Amino acid sequence: ATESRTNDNMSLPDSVIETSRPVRIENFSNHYRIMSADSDFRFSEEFEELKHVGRDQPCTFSDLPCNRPKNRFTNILPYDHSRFKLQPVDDEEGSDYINANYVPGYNSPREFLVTQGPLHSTRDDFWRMVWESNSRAIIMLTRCVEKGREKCDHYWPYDTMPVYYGDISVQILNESRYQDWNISEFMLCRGDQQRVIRHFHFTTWPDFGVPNPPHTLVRFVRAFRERVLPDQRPIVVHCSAGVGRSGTFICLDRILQQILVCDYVDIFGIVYAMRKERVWMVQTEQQYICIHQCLLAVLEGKDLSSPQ
Ligand SMILES: CCc1ccc(NS(=O)(=O)O)cc1
Repeated sequence: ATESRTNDNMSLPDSVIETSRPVRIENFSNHYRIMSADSDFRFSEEFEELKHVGRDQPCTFSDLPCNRPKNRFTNILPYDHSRFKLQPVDDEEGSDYINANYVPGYNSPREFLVTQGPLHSTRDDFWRMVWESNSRAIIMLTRCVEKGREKCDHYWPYDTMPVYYGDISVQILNESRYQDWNISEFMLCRGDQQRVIRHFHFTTWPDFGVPNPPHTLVRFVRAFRERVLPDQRPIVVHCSAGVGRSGTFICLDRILQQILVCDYVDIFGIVYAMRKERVWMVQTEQQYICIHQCLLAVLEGKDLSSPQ
């Protein structure tokens, strides 16, 4: 059967058509069947077309000798044009650098601040970014240690005693534990200012993999969205490298809001747009397919398990 995509973008210039592949929601189940046929042959083809998106953009600052040690992975570097700049400290070279980029969401072009899992040596910079960006939530999509390997520093206190990270004090106010995630509130203090931010920690998403079952991720996105309403302040999202699981989360968050007001979804276009801002967003083909499986579960009403 031929597949019908929204053809209402035929009036757009070619360059836009190549960066988006909208699919009508009413046709999504059929689209998924076609794409996943023959061992996901068309999913593989489509994901491959995203391979080089954004890769021609410079990452000059990440490569400065003073900044190289601040990168968890030498091949996961922030593009200059979308990087978050910390307030420089005196004339200290590199003091404005952190491995983090602004990435668009459904609600704004700079809705998310996507970053690597902090290193022990960069966790003070991480908290400075949270404070200076006026962020009010952190989404953490990795455990600190997985299969014996450190994926992320434990950058927050282990108990309710306040801890200083640079000149920022962090204190856990409360923590709620669920099967696949924990939700906490932290009090941040810097000078005479105080702020409360929320920490959403998904604890069962294996690196390079996908949540099992996929709709666990749908429930996590919903648990986040019902507690953090859209406003102008960015949301910090990180995993270990800040590309695979972070990109998958953001893409699903976008489409779950979009399907409430649109009769089509454009997963290819969302990943394309994210990869223009940060490298490798949605890292693996399985993560790309997982986004489609999550949407299919939602459209078929299979994700309506009890809300957290
Ligand atoms: C090779 C560097 C690298 C390590 C880990 C990941 N996965 S993650 O972005 O989901 O944390 C992606 C890339």
